[in-house]
Amino acid sequence: MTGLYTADQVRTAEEPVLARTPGGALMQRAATGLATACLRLVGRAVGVRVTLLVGAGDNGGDALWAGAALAGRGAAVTALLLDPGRAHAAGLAALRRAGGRVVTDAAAAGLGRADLVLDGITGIGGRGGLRPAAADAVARAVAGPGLLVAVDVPSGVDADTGAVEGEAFPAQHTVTFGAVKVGLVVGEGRGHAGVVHLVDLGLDLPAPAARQLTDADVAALLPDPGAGDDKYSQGVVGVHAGSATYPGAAVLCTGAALRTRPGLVRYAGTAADGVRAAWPEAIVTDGRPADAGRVQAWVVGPGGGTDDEARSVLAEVLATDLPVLVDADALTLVSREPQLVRDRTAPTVLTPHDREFTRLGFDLGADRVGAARAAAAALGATVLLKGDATVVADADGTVFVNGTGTPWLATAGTGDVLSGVVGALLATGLPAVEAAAAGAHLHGRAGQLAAAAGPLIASDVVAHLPAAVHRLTDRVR
Ligand SMILES: NC(=O)C1=CN([C@@H]2O[C@H](COP(=O)(O)OP(=O)(O)OC[C@H]3O[C@@H](n4cnc5c(N)ncnc54)[C@H](O)[C@@H]3O)[C@@H](O)[C@H]2O)[C@@H](O)CC1
Ligand SMILES: [K+]
Repeated sequence: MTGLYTADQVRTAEEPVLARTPGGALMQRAATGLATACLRLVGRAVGVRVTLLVGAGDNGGDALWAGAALAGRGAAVTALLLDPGRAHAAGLAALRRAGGRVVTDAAAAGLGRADLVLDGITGIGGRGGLRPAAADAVARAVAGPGLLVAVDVPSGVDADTGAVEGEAFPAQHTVTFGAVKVGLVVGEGRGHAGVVHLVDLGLDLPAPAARQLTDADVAALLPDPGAGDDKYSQGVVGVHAGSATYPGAAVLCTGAALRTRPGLVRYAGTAADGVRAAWPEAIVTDGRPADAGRVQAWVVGPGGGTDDEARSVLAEVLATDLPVLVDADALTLVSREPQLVRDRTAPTVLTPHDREFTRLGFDLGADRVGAARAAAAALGATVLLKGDATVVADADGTVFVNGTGTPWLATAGTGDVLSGVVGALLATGLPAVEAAAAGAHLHGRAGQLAAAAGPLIASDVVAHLPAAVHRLTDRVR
């Protein structure tokens, strides 16, 4: 599990270390870690051309000290001071001592031929997007050949939310200090941070603001069936989705549930013929959910319509004391009658995309973690807000940010697949927030495996779920 932290949490955790260590010691740890990471990334120091983009605060200090270390090992280092009067004095002196060049004109900073560019414009103290001089330097860096490495946080990215107002540094790698900041893995920040490397500063950190599951975490939540298990004991999931005219959502959702946890899937609805033809393993009825037989969790909504019949099915399922995943058309119905969810005591997972989220009546600004958390608290439910980095928030404030996936997953039907995956995990008895977060992780991994063969369609994601489970658990089933 990776803990994700806010800038304030990191600053608070730094205070006792700053108080008990000599001045500058923490920055030395940060800069040494940064220089080491850069050496690993470029492979050598001698003759490597490095440009430092240096802002007015300690983030620039980190870049200057790391630049001094690289210069000391034979790199040709140029520092571009964006706010010359306020550059970190000790770092600047160290760079000069090590033989680095210092310039104030972006055209003279060697960005057109740099091997490595370090972005030390702003870190956790940055506010708003890049200012014009910084934006000009960053544009030159992007146009040049150098590897783009952000120091602590890509400048212009809000460390807490991932929001980008205007422009930000599009890093290929981010070397971050003390703790991974929330803004590096969510929203626009995720795309700007590239690969995140953590330099341990030995901070005593509090409970994280949010979390990210690893493959090992998800494997631990998906135990192999034991010798005593039968088709019922692995969790039976019920699916109500699709329609006679549009059976696709039902087929994808049922297939995903089967491929995630192939104990037993019961389907109820008017797409029965289509589901029967695609998945002979499912137990199918064209009746109502109550006709389906016993299940441990329900998935309701994908392709199910929003008419009176769909509303009555949703109300029937939500009136049970079972975990329920509410998706797609059923979210539209909930937006009309949120008390259907609010009145429940059993777990409910809602899986909106952005438009469905706002339709539910919640503001969706650039702070996706905050928005999902607020919606979960208001509804007393688990909210899985889909996106490039899917956010899962529980009513108690627990948040997971998903780290897997591929842009290729932005295609029709993958949401139906996700619902089936999470539904299957809910039926195993996992707490709703864990089922949702693990399901998002697994769905993302299946998407990555499918995309390795080229552009994917939703059925490919279903087909790759067993391999994704196998990869996570590294065991043959
Ligand atoms: N506190 C510490 O002891 C440590 C801090 N470290 C580094 O220090 C950073 C935080 O340093 P600071 O608090 O000095 O803040 P930053 O260096 O992140 O930025 C603050 C400075 O940038 C200016 N600024 C804010 N927004 C700007 C924008 N959009 N464009 C241009 N300039 C802008 C501010 O006026 C201020 O002078 C961390 O991100 C990390 O890199 C590390 O060295 C580890 C130790
Ligand atoms: K930075």
